[in-house]
Amino acid sequence: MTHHSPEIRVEDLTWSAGGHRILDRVSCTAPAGRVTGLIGPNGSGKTSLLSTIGRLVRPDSGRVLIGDVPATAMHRREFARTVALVEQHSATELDLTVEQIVELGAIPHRGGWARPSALGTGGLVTDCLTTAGITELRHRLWQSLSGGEKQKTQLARAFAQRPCVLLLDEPTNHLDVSASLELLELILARGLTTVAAMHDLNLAAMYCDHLVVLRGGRVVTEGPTESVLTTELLADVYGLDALVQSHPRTGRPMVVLCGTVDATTERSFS
Ligand SMILES: Nc1ncnc2c1ncn2[C@@H]1O[C@H](COP(=O)(O)OP(=O)(O)OP(=O)(O)O)[C@@H](O)[C@H]1O
Repeated sequence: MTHHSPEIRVEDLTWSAGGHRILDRVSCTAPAGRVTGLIGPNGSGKTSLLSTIGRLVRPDSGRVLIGDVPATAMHRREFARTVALVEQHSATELDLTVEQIVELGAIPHRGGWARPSALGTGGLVTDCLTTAGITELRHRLWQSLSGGEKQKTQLARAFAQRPCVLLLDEPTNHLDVSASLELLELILARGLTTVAAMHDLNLAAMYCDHLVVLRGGRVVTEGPTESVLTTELLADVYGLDALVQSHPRTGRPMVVLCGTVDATTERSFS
């Protein structure tokens, strides 16, 4: 695997679970070194798609290419050196400190699957803690962290994997507004091929170059953010009455919510 950040291509991916087809012939791309936002309503398949790309689940058919290499052809350790996944509910029952959790991320780069305590606390861990802005949490126990602190710890662990590809499931879920912006700026600055499931459409508009829109396990559309994010799409996929305008300072798309399509229609008749 090359060390630059490769393009990801998902080809005709189908995955079923519990007797349901969760992903239905999904094909999409995530451009190299760019941030791709995965958007769509609750239950549309965002987490399932990230889990399939991240090899947490095995698809029924179809494939994922990391660069030119099928993900399934990569050895487990090589895959872990290439792709880091931060799940929405990343949790550990273990009584580990923040520092030990971040050290876990470095395991794929060590000679063996050593215990965290045997890995030492090299510069890499310090760098990752600093980058994620959590050096002061270094010795805190995971169980004692707030939701946002846990999120940043998991991101620091992902950085310690030194991946070329970052898969993030709602990375700003527990973060306040400025922490959300800081985290996304941090991710953007890494220049990694990133795929992030996102609920906040304005954060997606601000930080994603490319959007993939899912509904009912299928891709509705994909493309550059400014082409994909339209009033029509938001009405169709989310049932939203919204304006999509050009941000007066950045020129990027900006979503101004007016309500749901149903509520607006009702109001106009009353
Ligand atoms: N292991 C499973 N067994 C059965 N159904 C599943 C399984 N995993 C996911 N699903 C179903 O697949 C659909 C897609 O779920 P997924 O979590 O991928 O959606 P999502 O877009 O990430 O949702 P959200 O925005 O609510 O996080 C949902 O209806 C969910 O209930």
